[in-house]
Amino acid sequence: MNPVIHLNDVSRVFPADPPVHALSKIRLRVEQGDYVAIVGPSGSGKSTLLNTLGLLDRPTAGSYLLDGIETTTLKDGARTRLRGHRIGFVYQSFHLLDHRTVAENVMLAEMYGRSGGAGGERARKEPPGATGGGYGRRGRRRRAEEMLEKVGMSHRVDFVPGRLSGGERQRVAIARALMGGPSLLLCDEPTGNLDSRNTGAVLDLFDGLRDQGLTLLVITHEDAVSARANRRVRISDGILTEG
Ligand SMILES: Nc1ncnc2c1ncn2[C@@H]1O[C@H](COP(=O)(O)OP(=O)(O)OP(=O)(O)O)[C@@H](O)[C@H]1O
Repeated sequence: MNPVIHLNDVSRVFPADPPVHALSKIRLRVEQGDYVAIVGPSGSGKSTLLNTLGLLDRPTAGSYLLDGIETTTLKDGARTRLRGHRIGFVYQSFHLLDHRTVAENVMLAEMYGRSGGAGGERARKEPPGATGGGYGRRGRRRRAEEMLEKVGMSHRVDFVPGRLSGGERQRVAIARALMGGPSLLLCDEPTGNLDSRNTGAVLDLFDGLRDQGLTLLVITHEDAVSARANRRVRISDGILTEG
């Protein structure tokens, strides 16, 4: 079976004077069901790596195979479709719409390229339905309810986010990220706004998703989060090391 992620000598240089080598010849293989914690100091390249893996940014050199598909040579439309079908995003600050119910927020995943919300500038600018959602409104509602059940939020479908705890909001954001049926969940400090009890609930949920075959990559500076991962990679000045 193909690895979910296969990076071979991936580099990302931002044009500046002098140029910024945000990622330098990264090699990484991630198998289905892996839970990889990404740690590293501020400015070390973690977000650049996550944006690259999420097809929100392109490497300047190297190869990135996602589920066996070479992504670096794909046109924008094909990358958007691939992202919509295979990748979910979870962020520290939930990105839920205050005036929409929980169910509506989850249903809105498709409006954001089925990528789980505000997945970067390019994802946000895509027109609704750009990824060929394929569900009617009733179907989307049913699917949203299924995803909310998965994350233990069935009892809150008609609440607005303002009435939920932080941990509940993050579980709703995770349900939204699952709408497109991704194989890979990319998370940027997913427990950064949560207390230890809510952090535990989100980590239990991650364990359950992993048991169902989902692959998780999580940027975190919290030991409680990286301790639950089966692999830990560290980035320092754009260079990745494992262990
Ligand atoms: N668009 C850009 N143009 C130029 N330099 C950039 C750009 N984006 C990021 N960088 C630089 O690339 C390096 C890596 O940035 P990145 O955001 O990936 O770090 P990070 O590890 O996620 O940091 P933090 O933990 O503070 O969020 C930094 O030195 C940053 O200043």
